[in-house]
Amino acid sequence: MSDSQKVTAGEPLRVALLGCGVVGSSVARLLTEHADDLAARVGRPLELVGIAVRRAGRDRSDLPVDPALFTTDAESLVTRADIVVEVIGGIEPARGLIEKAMAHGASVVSANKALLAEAGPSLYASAAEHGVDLYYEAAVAGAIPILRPIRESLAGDDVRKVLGIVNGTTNYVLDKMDTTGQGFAEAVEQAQALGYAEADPTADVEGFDAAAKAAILASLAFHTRVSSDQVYREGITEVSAADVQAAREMDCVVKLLAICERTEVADADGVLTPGVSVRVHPAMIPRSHPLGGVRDAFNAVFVEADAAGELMFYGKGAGGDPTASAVLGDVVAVARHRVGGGRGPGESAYADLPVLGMGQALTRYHISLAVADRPGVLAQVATAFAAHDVSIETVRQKVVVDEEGGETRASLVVVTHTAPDAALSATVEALAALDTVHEVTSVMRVEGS
Ligand SMILES: NC(=O)c1ccc[n+]([C@@H]2O[C@H](COP(=O)([O-])OP(=O)(O)OC[C@H]3O[C@@H](n4cnc5c(N)ncnc54)[C@H](O)[C@@H]3O)[C@@H](O)[C@H]2O)c1
Ligand SMILES: N[C@@H](CCO)C(=O)O
Ligand code: NA
Repeated sequence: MSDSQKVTAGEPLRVALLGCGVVGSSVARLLTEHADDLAARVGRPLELVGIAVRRAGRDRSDLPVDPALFTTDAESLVTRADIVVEVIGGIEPARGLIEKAMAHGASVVSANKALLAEAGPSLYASAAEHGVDLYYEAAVAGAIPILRPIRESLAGDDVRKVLGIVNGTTNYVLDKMDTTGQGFAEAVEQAQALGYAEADPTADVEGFDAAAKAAILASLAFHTRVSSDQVYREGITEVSAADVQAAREMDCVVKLLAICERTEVADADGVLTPGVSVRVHPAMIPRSHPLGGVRDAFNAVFVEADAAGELMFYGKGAGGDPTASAVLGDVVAVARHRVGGGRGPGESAYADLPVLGMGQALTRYHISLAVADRPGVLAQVATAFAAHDVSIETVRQKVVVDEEGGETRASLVVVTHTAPDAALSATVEALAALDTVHEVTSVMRVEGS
């Protein structure tokens, strides 16, 4: 432990807050309002020594903090704290400030998924080098305790799979599409009007936010390193009312899922190599699945572990106070480590597993086709699946839907068994090219059954 980390008995622990937006202002208020309880839990008072803001002079009189604490000089603030809370967001200057704080002996609490998913390993290495903690429970699924359970409570078990609804905005949009029959654009407009979706909802609807969270979850769950650029990502912009209707007919819902899976891939000689599949995409899941009932903007993470079996974590993934709850939990944890001496449990990456490409992920597809209703069509469709070594689980031919140019059309719904995603997508291409397939009306991966 360096000199700067030694805390004299009875002295308050100095807390610096970087950023005073949605999360930062809740952290400042709760730290102040709950100061006595927090001191009792830590064994030492927590003293807010400064709040770094971008613009000085803004009216922040609603916050119960001394106005003299606000500063635009974050660089110097981080050098005079025992604990630095980073809730600025983005890569820079957050990264540089965290590095500087740790170099000066401060432990860091961050809610910044984008930064941790991009630069986690170098930050964890710095934390270890300087003998400090870097905790970030708020970065994934906001208030829901999920990173600590994976990192600590499940450290004796083997996590096989993590399935998460980790973006509230997209869950809200998909839920509205399900309950009202609205299309994507209409549901997003409503989410924006209600303040769930940002004016520019790209990070949410294109799955970037969920991909960052998936990278963090996979790294902790499988003791390996996964960065956001290794996560396969599809957002929800292409999810149509027809897809949602197709899911309804299967008693399923469409959810944007972050899927982290330990898997094995065979090489040309059939030798199996362990790896991880980490992906974000819309998928159908049964309404009866624990994730199927996650409504509105709620988040949930479903974990499958060898010994524990199935676990479900549910709650609010966003919002000032819920996110501040997770931040303050981390503040108390790192403060306790300070008081007790030493650092808390951190990440391990010993498993060093390769991240598999999406084509190697084992998935199942639900495919709806509008086909000509005449002899041999079903056989043609079945042949396209067989040619790609994809096994069909169920086929449903539904009522005749249309008549055009004297030809009757039928709607065919095929659900496959598990196959490599590359084989499934090639099958869809082959189906689309058949003369007898008028339209591929919906293609959706299936999870959770
Ligand atoms: N809002 C949520 O519900 C939520 C949930 C989980 C995690 N997070 C994460 O928490 C972090 C903060 O999110 P937020 O919603 O509070 O964002 P926000 O935009 O409301 O707040 C960020 C604040 O940081 C300030 N800032 C920017 N650069 C600064 C600098 N150089 N020095 C000092 N202040 C600076 C901005 O002016 C702004 O007030 C992000 O990493 C975000 O991903 C947010
Ligand atoms: N934009 C995120 C906020 C929390 O990361 C969401 O919609 O869930
Ligand atoms: Na969390």
